[in-house]
Amino acid sequence: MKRKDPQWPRAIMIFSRPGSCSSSSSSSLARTSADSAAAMRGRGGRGVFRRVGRVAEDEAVFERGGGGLGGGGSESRLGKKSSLENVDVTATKGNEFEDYFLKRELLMGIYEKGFERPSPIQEESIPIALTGSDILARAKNGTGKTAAFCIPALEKIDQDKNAIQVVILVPTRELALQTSQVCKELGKHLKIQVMVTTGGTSLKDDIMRLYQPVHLLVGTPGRVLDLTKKGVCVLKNCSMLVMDEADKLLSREFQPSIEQLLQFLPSNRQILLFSATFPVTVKDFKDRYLPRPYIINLMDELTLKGITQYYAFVEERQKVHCLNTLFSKVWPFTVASN
Ligand SMILES: Nc1ncnc2c1ncn2[C@@H]1O[C@H](COP(=O)(O)OP(=O)(O)OP(=O)(O)O)[C@@H](O)[C@H]1O
Repeated sequence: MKRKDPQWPRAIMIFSRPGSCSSSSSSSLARTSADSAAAMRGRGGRGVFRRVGRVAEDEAVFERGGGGLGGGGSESRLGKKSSLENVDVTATKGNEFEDYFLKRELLMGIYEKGFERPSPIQEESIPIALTGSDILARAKNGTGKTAAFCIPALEKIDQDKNAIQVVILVPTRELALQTSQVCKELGKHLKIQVMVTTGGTSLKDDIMRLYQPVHLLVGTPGRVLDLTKKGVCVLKNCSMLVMDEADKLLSREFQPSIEQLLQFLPSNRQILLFSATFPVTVKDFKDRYLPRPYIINLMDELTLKGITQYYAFVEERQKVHCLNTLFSKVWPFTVASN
């Protein structure tokens, strides 16, 4: 589904990799997955998309389809392709947040955040997560994954019970802060206590904080495990474990901590696994810990529709020259340089 529109491309990435340079940067320019950009802004929300997308090097087996809510990608559900080309966020089934019988306070938070209707990934995940099933979800970055797991997490927490009931694991401190912020905003009218804990910050402060009520813990695997092993973070009442950016969480760096952490959770815990890519490590983890997950796959390509990506492999020192050449030849576009 490549656009022929002469206005494209919209995004260019320049990678430098040892041993993969080419003598001519322009001739090494290649096209990656295609299509469109933009936003849920157009559908009423105040969504601002942060990332253009990622190039997966080790994309692996993902069994498409799955459970019964429509299974296929957004295009197949649309039947006819939207002329707006941003079906990643607009191709909904027409559900409303009210359809999920959420707490009134949670609905207020959702609407105050500017979300009018659930995005496709939210439509697929929220009702299933509310039933208690494990989920393995694949959707592009910027399509509303965060709210897709925060909303059911907030809904399921009993705020009168002083216990950690949900843990959201993420690979970085930045993402932990962003995610906890989303939880706090959506749960603004609830009395749910959200705590962030990540490596590189004071362990003592986190220990002190855990003496206060915490219902929802967002953190990086190593630190959460550390606190759990010390006995200050008690996970015996944690009935939901969310893993965002699961592809990164299941890298060699984090996987051992996650597997140890799972031992501290009750056996009937629910696992929600979200990722834009599904390398073999994710499949292995799924086979071992999520025997019969509900599978949601809303993507064939990594890039949001509307964005055309090109990439060029150049040596580090060629980057600026390459960028300069591209600036003078291609218009209009955005440049991301790694
Ligand atoms: N239902 C909705 N209606 C309008 N805007 C929304 C909705 N859901 C999410 N958004 C907004 O869309 C933007 C992207 O959402 P979000 O960051 O959750 O996507 P994501 O898939 O988690 O992306 P990433 O993986 O890059 O973090 C955010 O600004 C968010 O506030």
